[in-house]
Amino acid sequence: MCGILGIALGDQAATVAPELCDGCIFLQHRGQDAAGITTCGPRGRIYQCKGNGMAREVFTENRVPELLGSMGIAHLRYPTSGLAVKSEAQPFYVNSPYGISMAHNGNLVNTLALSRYMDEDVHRHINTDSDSELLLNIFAAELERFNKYRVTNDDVFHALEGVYRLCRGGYACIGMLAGFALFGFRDPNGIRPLLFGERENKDGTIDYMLASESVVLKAHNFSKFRDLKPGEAVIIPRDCNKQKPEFRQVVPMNSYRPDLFEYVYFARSDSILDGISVYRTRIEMGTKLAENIKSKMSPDEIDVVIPVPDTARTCALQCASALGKPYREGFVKNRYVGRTFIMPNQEQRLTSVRRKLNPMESEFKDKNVLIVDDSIVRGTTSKEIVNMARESGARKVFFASAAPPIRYNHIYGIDLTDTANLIAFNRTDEEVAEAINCDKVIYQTLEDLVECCKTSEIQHFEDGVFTGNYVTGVEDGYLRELEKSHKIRANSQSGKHCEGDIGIYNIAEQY
Ligand SMILES: O=P(O)(O)OC[C@H]1O[C@H](OP(=O)(O)OP(=O)(O)O)[C@H](O)[C@@H]1O
Ligand SMILES: NC(=O)CC[C@H](N)C(=O)O
Ligand SMILES: [Mg+2]
Repeated sequence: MCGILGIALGDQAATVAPELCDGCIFLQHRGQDAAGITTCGPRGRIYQCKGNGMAREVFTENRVPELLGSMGIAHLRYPTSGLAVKSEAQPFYVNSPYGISMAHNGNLVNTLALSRYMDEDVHRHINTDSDSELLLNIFAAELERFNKYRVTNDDVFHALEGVYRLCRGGYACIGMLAGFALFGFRDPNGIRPLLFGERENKDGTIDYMLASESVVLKAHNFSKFRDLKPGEAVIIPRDCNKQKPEFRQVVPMNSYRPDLFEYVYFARSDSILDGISVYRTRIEMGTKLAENIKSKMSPDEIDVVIPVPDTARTCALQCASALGKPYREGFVKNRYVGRTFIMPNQEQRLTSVRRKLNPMESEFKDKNVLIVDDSIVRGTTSKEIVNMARESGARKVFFASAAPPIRYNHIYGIDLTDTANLIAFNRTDEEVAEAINCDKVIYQTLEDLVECCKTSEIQHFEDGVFTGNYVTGVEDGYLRELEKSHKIRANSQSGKHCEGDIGIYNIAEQY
């Protein structure tokens, strides 16, 4: 689930890059593998800085001042298709027509057909394995059909109709047309999030932002914001002080099904996505989980509730209070180790769990502990955590998950593609408990999870990772391809050169 961001400043003489850099820090949790910024400066020229690493490593003091212009887009990558290489860092750029740059969150699920179409019918060369490069070129090809000297808003909306017709999957995108505009669009099921906001400055100028999560908008004072609807697009003109943004429902909404996993794990808890406060859903998850626990065992068996930091804290605190049990921070988290789940290979994930979490023996010694996590995916974290609890003297270790068992691929932008590595795949709850070495595992039910998140407007969610039913369907052979690229990513080391890492810009020294 990458993070995407776009800003257009009302003051044409101002520079947008510093604010884009700062905004990326608010979205870092959505992608730690690569970061990139593209801006549009004088004479419509596109400036770019991207590469493997966290935002602070890529956007160095030397590079940021080189990014000229008052509008730009940014991307934080968590690779979920293609390879984890620097040539697949985003935004992608294509020179024709007009000069287009694009940042994409999500996965396309018909890439085999799209690649063939690009090659055989459109004759556009795709230079990487990234589905996002493909998406950009589909858009470019659709825009090129109008064969105009200068592009108009109508042309962009019509080109997007073509994108919607051809592309299947989860996608929230922010693009930039050189010297012309920023634009954003969201897939017809609203699987991936995208928000639009505006900010009025003291001098009367108005700035606009597009972002994956509301937390960036709020932090940067874009206080009037809303979600784009599924199938909706917006164009923000470069001179946005004179011309207003234009919205259009490009295709009818197919359904309104945001990805449940955003609420369980991915999004920051202080974000509001599709009108749903992530924090509130996590509180509800705690309440429901406690009810479920009470139906499966006596709370008397539990002495203390301990969260797995960070994401599970909100839910665990509420769960403890609903159970009437003390909540204790039994694991101290090293704040300098990032999110382990989104690291590309298993070895890295395993070592970082122990580096990341350290047990407080006093909270475990001679106690029956209920450990609460937001989800159990591969079981990497859970198994190590249970071991740490036992090594610290816990008598019994119960493990509760705020999400139901994960038994299927996630195909819209979370890297769970290797089903054989999912701990709940082909295992009952008892077998999972045995595999992670705990006394009992208790999962939230899917009905309860949906209940925690739904609103009057959104009654259904994309929940394929729990059910195996995907709202868009999947083309034949896609899952096999996805698992193949997942394996290559898992076996390669982030930032290290491999065959798929293609540099066409001939940069002798990267930063
Ligand atoms: O079953 P596993 O494969 O171990 O994955 C599940 C764990 O990974 C995530 O934590 P992560 O460390 O990524 O991030 P967090 O600090 O936001 O909780 C998630 O919150 C679970 O704790
Ligand atoms: N997680 C994402 O949104 C990834 C976007 C894109 N599919 C990539 O792998 O770069
Ligand atoms: Mg966690």
